[in-house]
Amino acid sequence: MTTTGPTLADLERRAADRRDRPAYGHDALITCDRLVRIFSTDGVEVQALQGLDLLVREGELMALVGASGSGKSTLMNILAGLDEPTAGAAKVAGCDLLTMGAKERLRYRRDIVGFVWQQTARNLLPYLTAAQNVALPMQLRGGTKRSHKTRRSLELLELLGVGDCRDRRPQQLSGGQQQRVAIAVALANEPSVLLADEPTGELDSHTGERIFEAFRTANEELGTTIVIVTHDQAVASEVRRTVAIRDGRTSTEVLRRTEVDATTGQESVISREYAMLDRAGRLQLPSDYTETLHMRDRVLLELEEDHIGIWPDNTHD
Ligand SMILES: Nc1ncnc2c1ncn2[C@@H]1O[C@H](COP(=O)(O)OP(=O)(O)OP(=O)(O)O)[C@@H](O)[C@H]1O
Repeated sequence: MTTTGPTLADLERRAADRRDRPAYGHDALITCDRLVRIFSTDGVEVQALQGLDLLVREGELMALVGASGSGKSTLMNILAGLDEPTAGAAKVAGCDLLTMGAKERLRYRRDIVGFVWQQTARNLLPYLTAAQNVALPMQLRGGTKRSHKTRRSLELLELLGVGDCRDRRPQQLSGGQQQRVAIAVALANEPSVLLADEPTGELDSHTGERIFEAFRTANEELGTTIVIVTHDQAVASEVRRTVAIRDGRTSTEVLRRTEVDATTGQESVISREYAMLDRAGRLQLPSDYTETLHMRDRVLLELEEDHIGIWPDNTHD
């Protein structure tokens, strides 16, 4: 049997298609492209991020999940401008996180990103009231009238359901109230992106739900793009998109959408799991899938008309 390869015209067309294709992440607010972070301690290297790809669109509210040590905090620290990647590319709202100088980095941390930490006490200054804590980032930026700062602080506290806590210091607030004030602080300078690392980690599940509602309010009312790292299954299943990180790379992604039954009118949430195919064609299969089918080392592949079949390798030669 003779097979004919692609003609010169085919090759030229493919090359032109590749050239005309928009650049990776051209329409995303956050773009991580093959991001690498290597830590060296006492001559031992740890690859915390091993070529991580992630795109987040403007206006998204999404969650990042993953086992301990998978690289979530490393990624958040890079996106927050607190740490620098070893290689790859990372851009947030047009700012290049690899090439930023010290001055730009300061401006980035003050104006472009807001951050909420897990430790409630780390988010607020203990000797300032809730309203003063929220006004502080605006004071540090400067250029805003005192009356505007006061008004915005109170509006944010009201929006997040803690308007009545305005004159209290952090130790006079519950953990949940402190986190909602912390969200207001992070939103004070109208950041493009709000990053939160385990914001409900120190709270009980009911309080955690209310904190999540506060993030949702910020996302819907102010249009802020929000990325939340969480172990909390309830939070992870409340967002439309949950991205899993495994061994320093994004592995799978769950997308949820609401469907309305045409006859009964009943709403239900449909979730589907996706795997990430990187630009080299690499695909990471979920370990529970591969373990169930005893897949290891080598798998059998077949290209079908509309899908690719993957089977365990049963040849034993
Ligand atoms: N400053 C550092 N120096 C050396 N190694 C580090 C440093 N920070 C993180 N690591 C290592 O990088 C890997 C990823 O850590 P990271 O904190 O990002 O994981 P994580 O997914 O946030 O975990 P957790 O859920 O436990 O917070 C781990 O092996 C960790 O030990």
